[in-house]
Amino acid sequence: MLQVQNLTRRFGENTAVDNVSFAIPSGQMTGFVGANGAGKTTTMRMIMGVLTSHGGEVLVDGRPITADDRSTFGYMPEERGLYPKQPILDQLVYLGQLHRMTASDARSQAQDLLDRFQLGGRGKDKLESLSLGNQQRVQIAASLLHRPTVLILDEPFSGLDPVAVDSMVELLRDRTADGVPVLFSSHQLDLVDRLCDNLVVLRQGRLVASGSGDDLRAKAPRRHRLSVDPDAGWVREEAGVRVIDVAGQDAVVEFDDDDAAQRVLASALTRGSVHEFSRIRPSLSEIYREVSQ
Ligand SMILES: Nc1ncnc2c1ncn2[C@@H]1O[C@H](COP(=O)(O)OP(=O)(O)OP(=O)(O)O)[C@@H](O)[C@H]1O
Repeated sequence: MLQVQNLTRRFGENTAVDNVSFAIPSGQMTGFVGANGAGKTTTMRMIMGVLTSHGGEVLVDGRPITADDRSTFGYMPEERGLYPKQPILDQLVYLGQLHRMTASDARSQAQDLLDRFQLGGRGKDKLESLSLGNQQRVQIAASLLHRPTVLILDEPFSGLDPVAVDSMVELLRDRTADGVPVLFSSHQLDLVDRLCDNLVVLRQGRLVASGSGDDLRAKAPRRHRLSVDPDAGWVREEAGVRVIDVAGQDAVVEFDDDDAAQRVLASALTRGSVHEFSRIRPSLSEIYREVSQ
């Protein structure tokens, strides 16, 4: 388990990350979301030690992180970082050796990862000769090569086509099944919904939500869908109800409490037919939109 505790980083007058704390549990996928400039990359850089913090710390299994810990992590930085003019396989092998792999282990592991990304035949090509999406696949392979104990990935899905996204999802699921904690940032909320066990949301450098999907859903407003005959307009006049949307016979509402919900249901039944009265389970992307406004 990796923990970020009260991390803070300033750039001049701008506090880019402000007293941020959250956990990245082992064997789980944690999505890191927030608008442009919210502080995700800065936080990841502090976790990896490529940027010093102005306060707070990073803990591994409850103790302060060390350089040795970090050397076992897989990191995909925002600025990427492979050499455009070098053959792909050679540089992956070199990177593996920097992580203390033998050349033959690094070569077979790199070939395996390239195969999984449908790049098995491109090992001798220079990185720059690949399309941007394929270069991105190689960057991902580089971060996974040395069988990392923790994965910190800055927008790993950006620029990938749907097939590459699926390969990436499969690779990450393999890692979490082995107990690896994964933190990845993304603006693709559909993917965050599909993949994440946990969500961490930053807004202007501050943490506005964190936790498991179920925890966050439990804290989210309790919305219901109501479909009645005749029209649902009367629901606007009911006490303890906030109307999110009404269109003809359909309404989406938030109740203050269960009593309000039961009152509205009873009222609907006295007015006509009730076709639907159901709780809406918010998606993680809806929760994100709610807390980041
Ligand atoms: N090296 C730097 N020098 C000055 N300001 C910086 C530096 N790096 C980041 N910042 C500022 O810190 C804030 C957070 O930036 P950061 O890159 O961490 O956000 P982000 O959430 O990763 O954004 P994005 O989604 O656009 O990648 C921004 O206001 C940014 O301008």
